[in-house]
Amino acid sequence: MSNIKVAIRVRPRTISEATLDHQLTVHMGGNNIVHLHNPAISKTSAKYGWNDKRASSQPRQFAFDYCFPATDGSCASANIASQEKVFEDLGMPVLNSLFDGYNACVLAYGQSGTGKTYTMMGTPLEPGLAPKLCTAIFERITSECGCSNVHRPSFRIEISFMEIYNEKVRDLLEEYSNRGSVQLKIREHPQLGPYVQGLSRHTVEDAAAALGLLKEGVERRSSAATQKNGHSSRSHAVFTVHCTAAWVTGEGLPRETVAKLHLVDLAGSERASCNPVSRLRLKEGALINKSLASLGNVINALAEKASLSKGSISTLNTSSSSTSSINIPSVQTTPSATPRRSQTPFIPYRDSVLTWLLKDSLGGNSKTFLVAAISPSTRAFKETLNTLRFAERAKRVVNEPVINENASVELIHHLTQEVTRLRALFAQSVESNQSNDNSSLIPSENITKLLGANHSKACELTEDWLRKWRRGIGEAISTVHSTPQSTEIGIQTSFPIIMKDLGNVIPAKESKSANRAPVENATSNLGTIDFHSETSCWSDDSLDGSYPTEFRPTTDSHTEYPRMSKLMVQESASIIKPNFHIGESLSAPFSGSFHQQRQSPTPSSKKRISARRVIKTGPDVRTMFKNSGEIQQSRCSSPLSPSLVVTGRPPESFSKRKAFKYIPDQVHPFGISACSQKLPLDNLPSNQDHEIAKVKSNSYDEKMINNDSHKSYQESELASRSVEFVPSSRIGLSSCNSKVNCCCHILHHGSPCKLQHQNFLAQIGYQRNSYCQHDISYQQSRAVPCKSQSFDTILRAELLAIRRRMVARTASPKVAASLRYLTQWQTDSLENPLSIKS
Ligand SMILES: Nc1ncnc2c1ncn2[C@@H]1O[C@H](COP(=O)(O)OP(=O)(O)OP(=O)(O)O)[C@@H](O)[C@H]1O
Repeated sequence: MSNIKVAIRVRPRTISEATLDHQLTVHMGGNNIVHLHNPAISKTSAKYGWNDKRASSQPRQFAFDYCFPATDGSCASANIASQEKVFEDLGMPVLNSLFDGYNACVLAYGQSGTGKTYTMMGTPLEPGLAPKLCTAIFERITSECGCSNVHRPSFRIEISFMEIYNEKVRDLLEEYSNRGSVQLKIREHPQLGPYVQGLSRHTVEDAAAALGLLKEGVERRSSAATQKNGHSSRSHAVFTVHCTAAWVTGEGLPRETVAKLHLVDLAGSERASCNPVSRLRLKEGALINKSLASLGNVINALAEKASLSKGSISTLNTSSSSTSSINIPSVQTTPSATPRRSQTPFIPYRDSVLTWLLKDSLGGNSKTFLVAAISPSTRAFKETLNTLRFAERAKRVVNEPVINENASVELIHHLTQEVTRLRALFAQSVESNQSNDNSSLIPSENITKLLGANHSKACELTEDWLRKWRRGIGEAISTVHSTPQSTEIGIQTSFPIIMKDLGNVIPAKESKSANRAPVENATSNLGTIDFHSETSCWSDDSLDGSYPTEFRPTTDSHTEYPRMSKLMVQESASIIKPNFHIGESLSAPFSGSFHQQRQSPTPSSKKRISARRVIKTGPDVRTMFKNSGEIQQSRCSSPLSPSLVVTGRPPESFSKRKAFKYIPDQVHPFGISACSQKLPLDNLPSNQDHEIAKVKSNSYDEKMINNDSHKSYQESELASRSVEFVPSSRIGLSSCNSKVNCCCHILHHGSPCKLQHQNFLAQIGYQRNSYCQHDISYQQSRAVPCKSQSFDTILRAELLAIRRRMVARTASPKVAASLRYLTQWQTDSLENPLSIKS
């Protein structure tokens, strides 16, 4: 239980107020007390000797949680409150709540022109709460991910931004040709509460992307000049940050929290007489006031509910006395909001779109902060008084924030705890029965079975969760960005790299427009870059999103394998943007990955990579590709290496230069992935397919999850890598004049007999390239005269030669047998490729 925290912020006097020497009404004292008096009325009363009992003439005091005096000292306070101070007092607790898994909300409320937008959005020079929070969120993520703790969480941040204009919800992050026609609907989920159907959510990876979206939305927001404010917001804006954190606890249990932060900049209320500009402004103003009045009613009812639950006498009298003739939302106690005292008051959330949408933040599951913005001028005395009264009532509203744990993760916890408890009981009872020699009382087999079932259920759910989490990022993007303007897709498998330009995803009508330029450039620029398989780097680990794969432009030689670092990746990203993309490996380095880059056609966001993700290959990616309809052919690569090869027409420039070649999967040099120890070495069965299927089903992911569900993700990844020799390899070609460089690259993952393998690799001419923490990469490259041979012929010959050398020299009979088997199998398949069933 926690009350809404309320802050009062006074804006400085405007130039005209200062020039006309408006008298001041607000004074901020110690202990966050706000004193309000109207010197103009008091003077008049004194002059005529009136005993003025009018409410507005009485000096008043209000106590709040925070007070932010004006920066020009106009509210007669010793302190002034900068944007930094506001962030420190309000932003930091909000940030902490978000990272603890609580929903949070900051509402800016007040009369038009009092500084709500200034507080929430700020100016370029003085950023407000929203931009500061965007930056702080990613700073926090960097610091949490950077720690050495293996149980550190990984995060997914998604952003949505909408406005409620004339009681209609509009997405501020979507480009519409006719914005007026698009109206989103609010729905209510029984568990998750109200949400906006069809509102886009954008996954962001850094503060710059988040700030870009914020800026984009602010630019699209409805605003107009009014008498009170030259740039008045005509809508309520709701900027939402969804923060999902996932980690594995020390006990090996998954945890996932899903919290959201609403930053709400409400439209300001104003008197109708203040703004006789146009009918449109009049209608806007009326609807703004109506929704703010509904907000007042909700706050009223919630305040009454809180008072009732405390058993105190309802204090609504005070509230209703605040009803005034002016347009600061006069809080009227509607019949629904004034029930009999004995009953819980009805909360009229559905009276307006705003209150329905903020249901969670008002009296629900959220830690909510209200910033009431006021003017110090006597001219705005009545509005200021009403705002302060509203804020005072809001302070009484009680919310019930809870940590938002993922439901299936909660179930896993519950099941695991139950299993542990039952096991302890079981052991205890066996012990006591044995000591009493009362074997008839030993718990039945059924109980053991039940325990087993519960345990496997927990394992199964953990497994699902891991899969979902790793896949989630990509899915989020593919579903949210349902109308991509242009898409480039590249594929990297465990050894070939295939680039495919999917420029034709652009709708035909736009293909000739200037918006097409980046994609066309991308295609033509490809020709200036030589690619070979060595340009792909993998880093290990998986969950925290900092594991990039690199597509890197090279000139002619790839003998020097670059040391991979984040910095380098960033650099190359800036070199190659927007043509290529940086991806991340979410999974095993020897499985394929899917790279996707989308660009919005708006000039402002041309440079922005709004989505870039790598998804592990497997059925999902294949389905995605098929659905996209852009892939000419897709199939599994070597059945022993469950990676995906997507072939497509390479850009013309590539074929001309012969700088790039993708290699049929059949020539995979080893065809062994992490499961090499599973290969049938002794009794090779006659039915090869059967064995292949067996090996496939034991591929990296399955194995890792089945066997290691109780270990942390990182631990299990390392463990699964330690299985056998040569878990992965890549091979590629690049041409340089008349020579072809053939480069074979082996990833050697923390094998138990590392030294032995290192020696072996050295013997057969591989040089070591260490580029990331756990993997050791070896490579060998040879210049082969080109003559008239095709790339494939050279490559196949080279690969077979490599394998034969390995078989001849290997010291390990097990590895030799495995390689011999594969060599034979692959030689056959090379001769008759169609015999391979994928
Ligand atoms: N605390 C402050 N310090 C400096 N300038 C301020 C402050 N508060 C407001 N201002 C300035 O006052 C003007 C009006 O502020 P702003 O647009 O934020 O008001 P608002 O309450 O959002 O108005 P509306 O409801 O009409 O959109 C802006 O020029 C803003 O920069």
